[in-house]
Amino acid sequence: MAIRCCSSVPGDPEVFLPAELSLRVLRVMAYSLGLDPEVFLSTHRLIGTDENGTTLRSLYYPPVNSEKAKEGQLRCGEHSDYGSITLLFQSSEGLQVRRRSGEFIYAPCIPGTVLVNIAELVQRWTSDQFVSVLHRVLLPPVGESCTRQSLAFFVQPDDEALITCCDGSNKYPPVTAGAYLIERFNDSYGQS
Ligand SMILES: O=C(O)CCC(=O)C(=O)O
Ligand SMILES: [Fe+2]
Repeated sequence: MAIRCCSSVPGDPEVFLPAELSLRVLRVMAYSLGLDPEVFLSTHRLIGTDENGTTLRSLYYPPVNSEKAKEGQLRCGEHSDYGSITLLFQSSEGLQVRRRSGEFIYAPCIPGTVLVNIAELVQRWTSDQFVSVLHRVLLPPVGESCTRQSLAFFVQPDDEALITCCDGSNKYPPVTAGAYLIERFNDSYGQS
């Protein structure tokens, strides 16, 4: 999903800080499922404090000669994000997302827009009504050694928020957002 991001004119009422924008997106997502529009917001009250794991990450990919790259080399390997949603601000193409059919397609880089990725906790929360998207970043095409700069705003529910399937099912066992984040970091970085 791409959201138009307006020019950064100070005082422009259409300009949102990432935290505000993410709350608006979460509200629309709840609404689209016929849920109370505030259902996700009540668990994202502590963004910006140390009781919430939301982070902004700057990712700079240096120039690379794709002809000299190893077989299968990527800029960022296939994965899904852990939290609720990710707002991705990107400078150029390169991001691919996996469709439900399994095929990877390029996500267009539309100037002035923000790309929104669904992450794993929203998938658990909505019992798979929203599915977290597998994505990866490819090397530039041969002959274009361009750099890539992206800014990822990983939105995370408050650490103590208990994520239970909102349809009342037990498709995924309840887990707190903080515990889930630690579990997924440990899976990824191999610590016990
Ligand atoms: O650099 C990008 O565009 C995507 C990075 C990403 O998916 C991540 O850091 O989780
Ligand atoms: Fe990601």
